[in-house]
Formats: sequence, structure tokens, C-alpha cells
Amino acid sequence: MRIGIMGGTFDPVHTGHLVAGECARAACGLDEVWFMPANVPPHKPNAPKASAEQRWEMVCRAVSDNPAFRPFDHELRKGGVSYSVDTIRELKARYPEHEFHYIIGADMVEYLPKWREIGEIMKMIGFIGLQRPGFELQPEALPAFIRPGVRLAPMPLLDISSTDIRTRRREGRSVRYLVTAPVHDYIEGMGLYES
Ligand SMILES: Nc1ncnc2c1ncn2[C@@H]1O[C@H](COP(=O)(O)OP(=O)(O)OP(=O)(O)O)[C@@H](O)[C@H]1O
Ligand SMILES: O=C(O)c1ccc[n+]([C@@H]2O[C@H](COP(=O)([O-])O)[C@@H](O)[C@H]2O)c1
Repeated sequence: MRIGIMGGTFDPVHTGHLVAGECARAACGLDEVWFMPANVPPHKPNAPKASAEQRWEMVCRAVSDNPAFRPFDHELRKGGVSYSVDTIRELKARYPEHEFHYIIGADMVEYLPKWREIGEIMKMIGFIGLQRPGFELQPEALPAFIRPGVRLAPMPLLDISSTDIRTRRREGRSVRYLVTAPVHDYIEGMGLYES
């Protein structure tokens, strides 16, 4: 099968992530998209606000109504810092029958040259890049060894981020519809991201 890996901190998972996964699936003929929360994201200076268990629960709730979406706990189970080079190596060894593609938003496309062992990663997997407000998708600006490995998929610009959702919650503002209803219920029920 053709599998899209949607990796993220998902603190919390939001509608932008789901639309990105769906647009990548449709544009690139993916059979499934696996939503994989990072245990410790490699490049974020601050630890996630929600626990690994809470981020996992939100991802499970967010994808539960879509048969083509799956929550995938590989990096949470493994623990430690979630370097993609290790994850991709492990996935290819564990699932030789699948063809993997890595789905990322425009901010991560810009950041790709800084990923650990990016040269090795580009030999193992292709990326699907999606537009995101505030970031230019400029494949021509990427180093020559990365450029051919990044395919762009169209997506309506959605100015939604986990940071904004956490800020809204801290300020007592609504996040309804920025996250799915089951995720919204969970955030409210647990009092997540309140001041
Ligand atoms: N609105 C969006 N449109 C397109 N891609 C997105 C969007 N939000 C996140 N992504 C992509 O989803 C992946 C996971 O993102 P992440 O979990 O860090 O969410 P985030 O909203 O960027 O979080 P934060 O605001 O906490 O940094 C990344 O590849 C990111 O580029
Ligand atoms: O391996 C790396 O060096 C690396 C650097 C930055 C991001 N990533 C991965 O990219 C995905 C999106 O990251 P984030 O932090 O925006 O949620 C997530 O799966 C990260 O583990 C990976």
C-alpha cells in the first residue's frame, strides 16, 4: 500500500492537520495516512504542553471517523527524541510491503535541510509538501539533493496552528471548529491549555 506518514507534535491535533492529510491522500493516491505523534519533537525548544497520552488520545479521536486515517504510535512507544531518520529506517524495515511518503506543511519544507541526516532521509523516502499561510512553498530554494524528492499537493490555505489554539484556550476564547468535535470535547473535559 501507499502510506502517507503525517508526523507532528499534535499539541493539539487540529483541522489543518486533517485537511493536509486528506489533500495529500487525494493528490498522491495514498491508500492510508498514518498520524504519528512525536514523543519528543527534535526541533522544538519547549516540551509539549499536553502529555504524550493526551496528545495520543486527541489524535485517536481526530481520525476515528475516517477509514483511510490511522493513529500510529511508533514514536510514542519508542520514547526519546523522535528523529525522523530513525523512524523512517524502522518503518521501512518493519513494513517492507508498503511504500511510504512523508507529509509536511510549508514551514517544515523550509526546515527540511536542517533535519538530522537529511541526505540519508532523501535516499529513503519522498515528501509531500502542503501550503501553509505565512510560509512560501519554494522548491527552487531547496538544495538540489532535496528538491526532486519533494512533491507539492494543493491545499486551501488554513491559518490554524496548535500555538494559536493553545493561546485561545489560555485567553478563554473558543477553539470550536478549529479542532474536531471529539477533540474539542476532550480539551474542554480535561481543561487542557487553560491558564
Ligand atoms: N494549517 C496547516 N496547514 C498545513 N500544514 C500544517 C498546518 N498546521 C500544521 N501543519 C503541518 O503539520 C505537521 C505537524 O505540525 P505541528 O503538530 O507542529 O502543528 P503546528 O500547528 O505547526 O504546531 P505549533 O503551532 O505548536 O508549532 C507539520 O508538518 C506542519 O507543517
Ligand atoms: O528528524 C529531524 O531532524 C526532524 C526535525 C524537525 C521535524 N521533524 C519531524 O517533522 C514532523 C513535524 O514536526 P513538528 O515539530 O512540526 O510537529 C514530526 O514528525 C517531526 O518529528 C524531524
